Amino acid sequence: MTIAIIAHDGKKPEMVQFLNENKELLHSKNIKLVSTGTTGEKAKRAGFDVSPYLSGPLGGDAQIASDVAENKIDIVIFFRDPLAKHPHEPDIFMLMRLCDVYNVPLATNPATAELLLKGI
Ligand SMILES: O=C(CO)COP(=O)(O)O
Repeated sequence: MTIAIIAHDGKKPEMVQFLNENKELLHSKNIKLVSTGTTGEKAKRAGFDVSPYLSGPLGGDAQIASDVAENKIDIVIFFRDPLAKHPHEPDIFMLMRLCDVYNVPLATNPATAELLLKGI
C-alpha cells in the first residue's frame, strides 16, 4: 500500500506528530510512503523511510496527482493550511480533484487521517 503524505509549512509539525503517533502502523504492513519534497525531508528526519518528489510549489503536488491518476497511490494524507495563501493553488486543487475522480481516500486533517489509518 502506498500512502502520499503532504503538509503545508504551517502544518508540518502536525504531520510529524501524526507520523510519530502512528509509527508502528506506518513502519509495518508493507506501507510505502511518498511525499512532496520538504514534507519528505521532515519525515525522514523523524526516522521514516519516504520517497520525496519535488517540493509542492515546484511541482510536487502535480507529481503526486499524476501518481493518483495512474493508480499508484492508495491514500493521500494532505494537511493543508487553510489560513495561508499558496502560489501553487491550481496544483493543490488538481490533486484533490483527481482524488475524487479516481475515488482515492483523501484526508486533509489529522482527525480524518486517523480514521483512515484505522480502516487499513
Ligand atoms: O506545498 C505543499 C503542498 O501543496 C507541500 O510541499 P512541501 O512538502 O515541499 O513543502
